[in-house]
Amino acid sequence: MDRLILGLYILLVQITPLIVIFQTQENVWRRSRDFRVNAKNSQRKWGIQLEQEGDGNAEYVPTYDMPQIFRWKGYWVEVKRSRGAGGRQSNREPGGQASSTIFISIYTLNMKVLHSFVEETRARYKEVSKPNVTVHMADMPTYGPGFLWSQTKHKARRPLSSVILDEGVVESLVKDAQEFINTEQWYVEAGIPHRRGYLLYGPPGTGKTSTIYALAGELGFEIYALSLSSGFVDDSFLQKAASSVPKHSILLIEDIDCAFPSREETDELESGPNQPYGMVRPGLRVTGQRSAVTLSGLLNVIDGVASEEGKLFFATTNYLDRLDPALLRPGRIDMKIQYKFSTKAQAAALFMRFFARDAPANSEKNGITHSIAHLATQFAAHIPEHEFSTAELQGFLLSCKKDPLGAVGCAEVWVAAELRDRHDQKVREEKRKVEIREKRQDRERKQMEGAVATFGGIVSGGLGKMVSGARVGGPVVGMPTGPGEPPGRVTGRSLPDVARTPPTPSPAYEAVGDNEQLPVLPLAELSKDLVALQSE
Ligand SMILES: Nc1ncnc2c1ncn2[C@@H]1O[C@H](COP(=O)(O)OP(=O)(O)OP(=O)(O)O)[C@@H](O)[C@H]1O
Repeated sequence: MDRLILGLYILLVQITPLIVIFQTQENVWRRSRDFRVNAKNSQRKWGIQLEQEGDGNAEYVPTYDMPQIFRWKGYWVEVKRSRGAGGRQSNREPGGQASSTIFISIYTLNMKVLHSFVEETRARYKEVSKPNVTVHMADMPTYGPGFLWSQTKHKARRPLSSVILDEGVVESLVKDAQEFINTEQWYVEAGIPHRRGYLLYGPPGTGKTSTIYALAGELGFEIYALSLSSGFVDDSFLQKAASSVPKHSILLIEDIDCAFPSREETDELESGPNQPYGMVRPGLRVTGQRSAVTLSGLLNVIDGVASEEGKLFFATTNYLDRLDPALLRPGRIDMKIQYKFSTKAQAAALFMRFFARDAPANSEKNGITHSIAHLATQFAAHIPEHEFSTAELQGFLLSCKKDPLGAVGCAEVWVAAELRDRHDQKVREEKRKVEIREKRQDRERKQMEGAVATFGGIVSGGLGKMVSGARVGGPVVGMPTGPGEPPGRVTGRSLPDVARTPPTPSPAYEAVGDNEQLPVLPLAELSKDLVALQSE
């Protein structure tokens, strides 16, 4: 009998979960005789669960290298899991488990049997995954084929209706994406690269990521997400990660602005890692590092991703104006969606989402009956337009999730307290900015003085007439430096003298106001003077 052996080395990332789910459904693990016992890992959805006493903190997982043999449609199938892939023992597979290669052997002369086995495992995997959205994340610096996406999470699929945006926004996005997917042939025939890029921008907590997750659930796509604010993501990592994303998936690049830090951010990072009041502001990297991804690296990846068929590219940012226009041109970003702080209508819709589901249609207190819809309107009346993110409102509603009347009753006080907090924070923020600016100016002034002192030293050494520490703009420009000193003579004062006596400002310095930038030293002028003096 022939034995077909397929080493699924290359397809490891995609296919391991398929086989594992298949084996779990077929109860193959139950027939295992060799186990590893681990402390329970909540991410693992397989292994043997013992229905007996104990706290369930141990899991029994079939060992590596011991074949699992079972019958499938009359064929004997042997599945063997080997630790590591191609000798890379240290890599991790999706879900944070140690990586492994799965070998499948089917005892048959017919290759199609193997194919239909793989297809069946795939179909079962899809079925099992339906209620979830699979999100692969590159949040660790791992390299090698298939291992860039170091974590896989299965998030409960989110209905589109649970994302509360202005009317028609979600619908138009879904329609656009679906049309794109269904018109691949049209793109090919028209000679246009089959590509679609979306940019979702706006303040934090307004629903950008939620929209992408909901869309992925609707399309049945998996998400491959990475953030440019991760310190280890550089051009090469980004390129490899993006090109390993399979067709019919979403590549999501979060915080895309992080490749282009603002001047203010640079100042903050230069002024030290301490954030006052223990706060970390969104969009700032606490590592104090600038993203290692360059604009050209990013553009190459977007163009590359786009040219590979059937993938959707999504980018999110809190700061649209930091992005380079090259990034935003059509063909790279085809659709931009702005997210804003919540409107009253959104606040009311969120209230309904919280309370209309499991609360009775009416909520009774003090003998007064209120319809939930009416309460939602009352709640929204307390919420100022475009002040709070939906996430903030959600946070407040969570604090009274079983009490719609309480939510309405406390909303006004909550809003007032939040606005007061914000005002205080703004004042502190302004103060901090002033301090940062002053520090920078101080630093620049010191640098300038240092440069001037050094130059003065060099000058004096060259002439043999000036002592170290003589100041440009004082004695050198030919002004009388003391009683009895004729103008046009270079005199030197010792450093302590200089320290005690402020230098006489030259006209160049006098022209500079306190807050203005110091001028570039008139070096050309100065050297002319010096040459003239030397030849005297
Ligand atoms: N428009 C919205 N509709 C429904 N829920 C929302 C909305 N906006 C935010 N939320 C809720 O707030 C939380 C954060 O939302 P989400 O991560 O989508 O925001 P974001 O805009 O992507 O934020 P960030 O820019 O910080 O990544 C989620 O729990 C989500 O359910």
